[in-house]
Amino acid sequence: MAITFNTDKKYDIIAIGRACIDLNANEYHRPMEKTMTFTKYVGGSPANIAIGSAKLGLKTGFIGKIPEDQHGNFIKQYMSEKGVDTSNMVFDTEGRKAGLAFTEILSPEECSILMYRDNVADLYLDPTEVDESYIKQSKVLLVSGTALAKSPSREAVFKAVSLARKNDVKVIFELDYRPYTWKSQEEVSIYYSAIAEQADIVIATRDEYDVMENRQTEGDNQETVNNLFQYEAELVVIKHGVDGSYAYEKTGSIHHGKAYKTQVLKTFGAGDSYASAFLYALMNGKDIETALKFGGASAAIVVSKHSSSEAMPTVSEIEQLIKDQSVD
Ligand SMILES: Nc1ncnc2c1ncn2[C@@H]1O[C@H](COP(=O)(O)OP(=O)(O)O)[C@@H](O)[C@H]1O
Ligand SMILES: O=C(O)C[C@@H](O)[C@H](O)C(=O)COP(=O)(O)O
Repeated sequence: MAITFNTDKKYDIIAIGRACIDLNANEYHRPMEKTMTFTKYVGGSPANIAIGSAKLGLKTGFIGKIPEDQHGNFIKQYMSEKGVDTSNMVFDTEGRKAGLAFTEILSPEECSILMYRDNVADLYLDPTEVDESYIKQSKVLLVSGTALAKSPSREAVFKAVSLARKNDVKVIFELDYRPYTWKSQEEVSIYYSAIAEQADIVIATRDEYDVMENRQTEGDNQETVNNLFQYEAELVVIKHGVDGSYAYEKTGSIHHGKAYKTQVLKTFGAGDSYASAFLYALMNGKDIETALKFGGASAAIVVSKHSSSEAMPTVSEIEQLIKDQSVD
């Protein structure tokens, strides 16, 4: 089955959350201590998803707070050049900074991210900076879970979600769990659950659902989806890394999407590229099986490249990879 969206809207996706800086190690296969040079990219999961979606041709906008400095200017200019509407990205006037994510590429399987997110501008997005007249123009509001980590960004997201529901805008919740900034798993669980209960589509890894469910051991996919289907969700996506992903429909249908073979350079960027291509396919009326292929192929392309945002693929690159590996 395909998911339907309100067609009478100017934007396809408006994302809310952080737009930051990634500093990706230029020297591979060595620890951070021995990494001397980095390349700068725009980063932050929802910004990556917005950029990836815009590159695929979706009409995309962004709500977020960025620093009023050279990094903020870079972020805004880059996103705008990539086709993201930045009219609702506000500058922080209190001297707060951009979040930085330094990446360590130890091996294709072992990558980690060292985040610097103290006093970051994005977590100071205020509810008064969330504009109903903007949100109501979109088919989808894409919420990043990290924006729930602290007030006032947390309240800004709650406001955005309630405005989306009021104005027939589908809410897509990407759990995007980053331990940094949260006080405890209990706290994450409370706020993630509150937004997941209002979301039409929920996307996350199995590990992230375990955090949302406040579990210490791995939970069961069917139990997770049964719980979410008691609320607003019509589609729940559970990602399992190299084992691919599953999409569960409220109707009871279950679909599996495979991971594509690729020359892996680093593991990060998979989730964001997956989300942008999965959503692109859904919003273009493709069925869920096809959307899973788009997500998996897009992720395979990005993990073979150096960045997350700049490496986002085009539709024809994704279609080519799907075609090349269609018999496997
Ligand atoms: N090493 C890999 N090679 C190919 N595809 C991958 C790889 N890792 C992840 N993917 C693809 O990206 C999707 C999302 O990855 P996953 O690791 O589950 O999420 P996240 O990056 O959000 O933690 C997977 O379902 C899979 O299709
Ligand atoms: O989300 C961040 O703040 C860091 C990202 O920009 C970084 O590129 C990354 O970790 C992406 O990984 P993913 O969320 O697994 O796609």
